[in-house]
Amino acid sequence: MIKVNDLHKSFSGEEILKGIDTEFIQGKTNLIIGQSGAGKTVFLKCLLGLILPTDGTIEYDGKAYSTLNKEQQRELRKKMGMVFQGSALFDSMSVAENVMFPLKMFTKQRKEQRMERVREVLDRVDLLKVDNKFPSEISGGMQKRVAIARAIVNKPQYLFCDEPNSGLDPKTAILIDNLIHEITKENNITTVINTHDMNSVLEIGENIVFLKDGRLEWQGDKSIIYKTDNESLTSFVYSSDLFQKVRKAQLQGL
Ligand SMILES: Nc1ncnc2c1ncn2[C@@H]1O[C@H](COP(=O)(O)OP(=O)(O)OP(=O)(O)O)[C@@H](O)[C@H]1O
Repeated sequence: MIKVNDLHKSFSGEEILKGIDTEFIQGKTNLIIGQSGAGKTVFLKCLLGLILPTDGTIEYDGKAYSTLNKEQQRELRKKMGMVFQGSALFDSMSVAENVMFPLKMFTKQRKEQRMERVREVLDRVDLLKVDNKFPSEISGGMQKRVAIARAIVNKPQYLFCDEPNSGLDPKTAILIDNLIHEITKENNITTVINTHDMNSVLEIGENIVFLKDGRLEWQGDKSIIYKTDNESLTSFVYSSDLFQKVRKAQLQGL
């Protein structure tokens, strides 16, 4: 679990995050949603320890990042996996080499051990057959699956995904969502996903954090998001026709 207490972040005196209190639950897909500029990426970067908050604390299973020394921060980072927007694979490395990269960086495992773990995760994301291919030789959906395999190869306790669906067709996007959801359950990971995708909200929104202008405006799961009368949230989600239809059907008990 990740607990966020009164989190503030300013850049050059401009406050972007304005006192966020929330929790991201272990074993669930936690989604951060909100309009462009609401502060989602800044929030995700704070959670990853890539930028330091101006004020407030972030606790990872009871340990506040700000109280950790450099070595403990490094240890914590080893427990984090990240799926970057656009996958961010190394073009000059094969699929298997991409997935092996964190093992080389963070572990002292022998080559055979690393190879075995790489094969295990590639099998999990159904990509064993393309292990020798390069990113340019596989589809965008496959590239995302490689990015997920790379993010989980080190058995992370926390998994962060920045717009994992961007650039994918709706069907592939749902497959990727479901894969992240399944992996979260199988490994009891605290997963936090920054997304614009309303389909993701409907599919895997187990704990949804809605940010507006750097503040937490609403929090709940997909089953109650339909019924909310929070105006900011409904005007945000109503931009999707599909979501409008689903909400209407839900409210009518269909
Ligand atoms: N390093 C920085 N220095 C100054 N301002 C920043 C920095 N990073 C982000 N901001 C500002 O913080 C605000 C929130 O940005 P952020 O990228 O978190 O929004 P977002 O909700 O992720 O938007 P989007 O959905 O478009 O990615 C923006 O006004 C942005 O210009």
